[in-house]
Amino acid sequence: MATSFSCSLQAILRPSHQISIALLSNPSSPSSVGLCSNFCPRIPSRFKSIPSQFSAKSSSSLSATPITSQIVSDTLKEVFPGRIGFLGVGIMGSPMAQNLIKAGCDVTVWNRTKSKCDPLLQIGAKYKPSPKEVASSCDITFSMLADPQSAVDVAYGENGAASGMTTGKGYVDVSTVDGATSKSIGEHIKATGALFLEAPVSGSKKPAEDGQLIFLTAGDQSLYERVAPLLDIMGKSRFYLGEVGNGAAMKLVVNMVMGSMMASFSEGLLLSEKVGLDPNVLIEVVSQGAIGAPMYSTKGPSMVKAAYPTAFPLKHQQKDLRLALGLAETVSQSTPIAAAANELYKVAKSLNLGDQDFSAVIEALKAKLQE
Ligand SMILES: NC(=O)C1=CN([C@@H]2O[C@H](COP(=O)(O)OP(=O)(O)OC[C@H]3O[C@@H](n4cnc5c(N)ncnc54)[C@H](OP(=O)(O)O)[C@@H]3O)[C@@H](O)[C@H]2O)C=CC1
Ligand SMILES: O=CCCC(=O)O
Repeated sequence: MATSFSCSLQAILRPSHQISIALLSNPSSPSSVGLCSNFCPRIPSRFKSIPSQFSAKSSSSLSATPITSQIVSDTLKEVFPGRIGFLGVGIMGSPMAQNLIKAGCDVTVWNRTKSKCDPLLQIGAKYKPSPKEVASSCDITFSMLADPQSAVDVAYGENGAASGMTTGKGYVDVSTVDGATSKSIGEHIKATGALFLEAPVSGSKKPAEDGQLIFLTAGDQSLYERVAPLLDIMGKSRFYLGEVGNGAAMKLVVNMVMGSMMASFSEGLLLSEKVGLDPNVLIEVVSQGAIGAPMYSTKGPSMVKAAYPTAFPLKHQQKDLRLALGLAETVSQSTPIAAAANELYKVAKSLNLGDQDFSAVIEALKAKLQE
């Protein structure tokens, strides 16, 4: 399977990308591990080079489009002939599954709150009433759950995916969890004879809609190669990082930095206002300098208006800081800045801001100023 897939994938890549993929598919090559661990640059699949009206990246709306054209379906079936399951269609899971459907994949969905599946069913997804039934009817099952507990429940709780897995199938968990949780899920999946890949994503709601996520994968390398065309539909790049736990760790470090950046930015916005500056000008100055980051220019203007439309729920950012602090604890590393940021997000959660965007952490600072 992996060999025939590799041939198909090589056939659809530009010449400049062929060498790294060829090495990926040859584990005996001394350079293969080094290259696999490296950033795999944007690898356009044939889906990305087809005319824009058929492109999975052409629309972020959840309406049906001509994307299910026979041309696209036939192309996709060459590189991924299987059935795909998707468990958890919240803010991230829904657009990710949507992009797979739009690219012509055969997708079966499940969500704890069934009504969230409806828009996907309208554009061609199938539905099964439990993770077990999704896993048993699909070749590859993705899961995108809120936190470690829900990821475990869905993977190997009652009627969980593991009870529907068998040899030849694959389970790809794209939720943000800690390494220990991911390893435990991996062990339960592998005990069924199936393969496991952790693949948390960097990038939020809009990149998920636009198929521009960054996958941080680790685990079974043959499964990584098998699902690569699917990751390329949902994302702009992918990293293979080796053993299960490394993808989770990379994701937690990134989100630890992000959570601290947002807390610090919030302090700056409030301070600028207090000393009589226009915070909108601060955002402009920041965006032009060395510390400019898309996060500041996209979220800053609405933060000034005290509006926090949810892309990344604050409760998940606090969960990630908590898990990152746990990760640091395992290697006795001091992380005082992340610890302080975590406290601020906890205050924000206690102010009932957990379901708002994580930029609402600025409200916790405002509350502190009033104290
Ligand atoms: N939003 C973002 O910008 C990003 C989020 N992430 C990570 O992706 C994951 C999902 O995030 P996001 O989509 O934003 O979150 P949502 O809160 O929108 O979705 C969470 C999903 O988990 C399900 N769920 C929660 N608890 C349980 C449970 N006990 N049993 C079964 N299912 C459950 C929800 O089901 P239900 O609909 O029934 O509540 C929903 O499908 C999180 O780990 C998050 O940290 C990663 C990158 C970016
Ligand atoms: O986990 C959420 C990450 C959000 C982002 O990368 O913008």
